[in-house]
Amino acid sequence: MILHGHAMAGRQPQPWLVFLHGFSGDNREWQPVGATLENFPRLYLDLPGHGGSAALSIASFAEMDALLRATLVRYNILNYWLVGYSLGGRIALYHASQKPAGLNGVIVEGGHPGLIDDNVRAARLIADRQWCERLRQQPLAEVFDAWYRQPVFATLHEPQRAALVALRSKNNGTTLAAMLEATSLAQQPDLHSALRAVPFPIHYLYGEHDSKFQALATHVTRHCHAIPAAGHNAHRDNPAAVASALARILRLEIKDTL
Ligand SMILES: C=C(O[C@H]1C=C[C@H](C(=O)CCC(=O)O)[C@@H](C(=O)O)[C@@H]1O)C(=O)O
Repeated sequence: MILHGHAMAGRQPQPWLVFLHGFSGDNREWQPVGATLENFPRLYLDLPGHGGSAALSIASFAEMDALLRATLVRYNILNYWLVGYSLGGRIALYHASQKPAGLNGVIVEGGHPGLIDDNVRAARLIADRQWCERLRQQPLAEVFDAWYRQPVFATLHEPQRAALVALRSKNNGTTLAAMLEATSLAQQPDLHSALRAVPFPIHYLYGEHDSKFQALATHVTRHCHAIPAAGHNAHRDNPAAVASALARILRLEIKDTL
């Protein structure tokens, strides 16, 4: 069993770029940005419960990581960078904390390194389980209209919010709920200390209007990059700026990259 993905060959012998979307997204999410990095082989994955992996489910971060590793093996990906947005960023950070062979680096956009306070974790578990119940019981258009009115999405204008609600409503509420249950921030280990010990670079992108994740960025790494004119979903709000940030980071970190 492996994750569904969309692979694109690179023009040069470079490390693979493996892209992980956020909650309720799919493998298409990163493709406009990834297409600007055509020198690199790219793999755009669908997370469990999403897109072409909708029928797949996992019960923990450890199971998610095992499934990601099995997928990399199946694609014969031996040297790679992970690029993850939000939930995908959290999964990338968990993978990085395991210090897997072959991981050259991680680029996270708006990913949380984990909760420290037990009371905050308990409250988050209650809140995410309420979202799970709504995803299972209510029309997705209603759920995502509420989802994109959360503070972290406050920068969205109505047309942007409406477009996201329409896009995200083309999901399966039951399988989304199972993934949120398993990979809720409340279920994620606190990765702060593990991430300080990794031998490879971690870069952190955040939308300049995403104050919550701007504040978290320096908890993850000193390599932090503000994306102008963007909120939480920076690659959707300003794909050109995210594409140039990725190109800049990869040029900096990978010698002889044109
Ligand atoms: C509301 C918060 O957390 C959720 C928001 C972002 C994450 C995500 O992947 C959303 C993708 C999107 O809708 O564009 C999601 C996650 O990491 O699972 C969080 O549950 C918050 O304030 O932290």
